[in-house]
Amino acid sequence: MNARDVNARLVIAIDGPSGSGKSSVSKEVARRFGLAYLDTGAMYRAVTWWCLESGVDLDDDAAVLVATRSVPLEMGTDPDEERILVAGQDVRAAIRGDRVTDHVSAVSTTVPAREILVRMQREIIHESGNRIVAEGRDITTVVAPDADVRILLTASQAARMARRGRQLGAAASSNLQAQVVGRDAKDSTVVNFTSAQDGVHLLDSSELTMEQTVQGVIDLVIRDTDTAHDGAAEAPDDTGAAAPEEARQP
Ligand SMILES: Nc1ncnc2c1ncn2[C@@H]1O[C@H](COP(=O)(O)OP(=O)(O)O)[C@@H](O)[C@H]1O
Ligand SMILES: Nc1ccn([C@H]2C[C@H](O)[C@@H](COP(=O)(O)OP(=O)(O)O)O2)c(=O)n1
Repeated sequence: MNARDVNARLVIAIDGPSGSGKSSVSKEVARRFGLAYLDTGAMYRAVTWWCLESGVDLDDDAAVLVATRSVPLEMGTDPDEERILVAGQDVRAAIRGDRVTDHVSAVSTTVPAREILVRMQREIIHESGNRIVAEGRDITTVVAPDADVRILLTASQAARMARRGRQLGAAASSNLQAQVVGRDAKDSTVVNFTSAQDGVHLLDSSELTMEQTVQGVIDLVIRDTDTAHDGAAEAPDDTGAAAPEEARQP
């Protein structure tokens, strides 16, 4: 298989902790390879928003499960146009607010609710024709362990906190540490996104710029998919991204 074959399946799974760069890097990688993009964290956030809106007690696992089963969620997969509707309502801004961020782990640690969302995510991957970058916490291990390329994207706690602070700017909560480190600690009780499983590449972005991180992912995709090793691997399009040195060798 070759990453540039527009008809071939190419499922890229990226996991990692909060602020490691999953969403921004995955979106850009999807654009460059012409793939769909799935933000699974947004699905956990959308269900949390739905529970809060409908007065579901987030401590009641059975009620969270019922809400997850019936959530009228529409997830877009265009990396250039985020589309997240719940009951027809655009929830893109609401699901990033403190209220949802502070409660989302209640949904993500409800194991039966995870099973519903994992099933929905597998369907979305299938519907993309298996041409997608999917990112979250359990994509490499549970949702798509058969992905063509699996990456655990990490960064030091200091780098992640600094990035999130810069990203949120004036909107950053005084609670930032709890929202990043505390939430990861809660989520880690149900999924492992801190150590790379067999066959999963570890990419540490602490000292990398965004572009270097995107290029690091592209290099891994080319390495894992260019089975011919015929030296034909190049950047996926003409965005200026360089092919890896080893791929240019004759
Ligand atoms: N390698 C990087 N270097 C510097 N900033 C980065 C890097 N990767 C991501 N960022 C920035 O950090 C912030 C958080 O990234 P995001 O993609 O939302 O992380 P995640 O989805 O893992 O929580 C964004 O503002 C993003 O532009
Ligand atoms: N596949 C996934 C994706 C996200 N989650 C959980 C973990 C997070 O606390 C929430 C929100 O995920 P999101 O990726 O939006 O989180 P960030 O704020 O970017 O760190 O969902 C999960 O348990 N499994």
